[in-house]
Amino acid sequence: MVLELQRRFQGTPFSNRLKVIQGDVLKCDLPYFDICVANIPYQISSPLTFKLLSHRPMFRCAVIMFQREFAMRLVAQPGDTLYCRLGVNTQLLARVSHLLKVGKNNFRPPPKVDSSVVRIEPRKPQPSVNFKEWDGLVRICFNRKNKTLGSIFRQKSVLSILEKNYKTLLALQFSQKGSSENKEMALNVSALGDTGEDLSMEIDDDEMEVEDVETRGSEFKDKVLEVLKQGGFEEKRSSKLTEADFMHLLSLFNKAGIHFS
Ligand SMILES: C[S@@+](CC[C@H](N)C(=O)[O-])C[C@H]1O[C@@H](n2cnc3c(N)ncnc32)[C@H](O)[C@@H]1O
Repeated sequence: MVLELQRRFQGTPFSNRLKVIQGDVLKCDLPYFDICVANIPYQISSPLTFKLLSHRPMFRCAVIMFQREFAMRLVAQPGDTLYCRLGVNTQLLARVSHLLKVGKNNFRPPPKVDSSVVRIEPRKPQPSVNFKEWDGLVRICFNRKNKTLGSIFRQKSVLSILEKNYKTLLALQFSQKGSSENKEMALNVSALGDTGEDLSMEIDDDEMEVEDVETRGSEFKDKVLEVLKQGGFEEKRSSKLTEADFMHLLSLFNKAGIHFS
């Protein structure tokens, strides 16, 4: 591929404008770019997407071919079957649009999967949200995206993580008493690298019984459920929540001192 590119550009007016960087795109430092056009190996779709989105200065536009299902997840809207953590996180940072379908029969030999070309345009400015917090909430919500939030946040495992975070932060605040605590919430997009890794781990609610429901009453559980009630979220399901809903829910939790990272 590299040799072929060099051969094609050689002797043309563009030859001194071509610079080929040969290496693992996930490991190398990317230079400044404003446009990215790529036909990628599909197994690096998620880490590459978030590597591009964490690159600064932000690029203008990327046009990338993905496996069809990955592409449909990227662009899925609330209520769509493929609406998921990957789409919510990507759409938080970028406008994503499906450009065209590329059927497997366009290739020789035909691969097993169909493809789609997607346009990704980073939002400018980027949203002012702490990404670890955001992703922590979205990850919990989409682990059981068709369950109500009331039932998700009654799970022992979820409550135990949140209570641990809550106590750690309380202890930290106590030890830092007097120092001004209101730190800027920086967008930490690099934490997104693993966003796609558990795509296939979303649990099908209809097939799996949730066993770890916290049945005991506790002050902390009441606090969590009170936040859900306050925002009218208890009976809602992640599969239908918009970005604004997630933002609102996160701000209510944070106001109550409940954090996801
Ligand atoms: C789908 S092919 C596309 C080839 C060519 N760009 C084209 O459009 O015909 C993906 C290419 O990416 C290369 N590749 C695989 N993993 C890579 C990585 N981590 N970094 C850079 N290139 C990689 C593969 O060797 C393969 O040549």
